[in-house]
Amino acid sequence: MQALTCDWGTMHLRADGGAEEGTTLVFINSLGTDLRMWDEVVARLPEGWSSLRMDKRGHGLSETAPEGYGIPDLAGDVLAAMDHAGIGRAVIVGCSIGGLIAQHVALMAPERVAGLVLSNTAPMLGAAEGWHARIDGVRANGMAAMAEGILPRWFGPRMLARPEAALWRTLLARTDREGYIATCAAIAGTDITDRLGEIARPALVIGGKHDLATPPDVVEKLARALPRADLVMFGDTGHLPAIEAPADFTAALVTFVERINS
Ligand SMILES: O=C(O)CC1=CCC(=O)O1
Repeated sequence: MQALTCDWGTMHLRADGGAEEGTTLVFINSLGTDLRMWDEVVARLPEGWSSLRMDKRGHGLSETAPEGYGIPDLAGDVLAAMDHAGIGRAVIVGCSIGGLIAQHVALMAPERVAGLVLSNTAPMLGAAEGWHARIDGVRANGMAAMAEGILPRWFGPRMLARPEAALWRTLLARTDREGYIATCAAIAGTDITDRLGEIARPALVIGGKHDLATPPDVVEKLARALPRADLVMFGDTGHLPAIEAPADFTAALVTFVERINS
């Protein structure tokens, strides 16, 4: 566990592995989860690879920042975490808002990005009105009341039937309300569709047939708009394949990274 003091508060980081010259991956979490969402992926990485994970503002063990920041600020946090860990360049892996942040990192600092793994994401994550309605719902009812309705957007039917789904619902229900609201507001104000052509790094775009938050057509559109992207569409997962099918997710990631490394 590491703590990085930022101008908005303290950010929780975790570094694993640590080979001097090996492949380095930086993982960025989705909304309402924390860095544990990558546990089963990191555990499967090839020997010699290293990784850095972090909890966004208002998530996991990181402190909450006042509302008013945007996705570029969250991308700045990723770059600050990389600086802190001494990582010059890495493959950036992001899920959902994490993928949106990863796209921003690639626009802001392409020299720091060896490749992108964009899981279940898009340049705009749904209409702003939907996010404002969610913010209103959280303000009125709290996180626990919202969590039950959000879970089917996270997981496909197979994962929803597993007892572990309840653990992720608990994590969501316990997410700091103000941190969650501020992050929803950051998503609501973001659309970089017009800039996708500028992202010249090789990318692997991952989707899931049961994803209700970024459905297959949205993810396919992202893959088509990026200059150098491959697409993998899982048949049995929803929005969070790193949790639902970590072995398949890791296999796709490793195949991609080995190809861009060769
Ligand atoms: O909570 C959801 O609806 C799913 C989601 C949207 C952005 C994100 O990171 O997760």
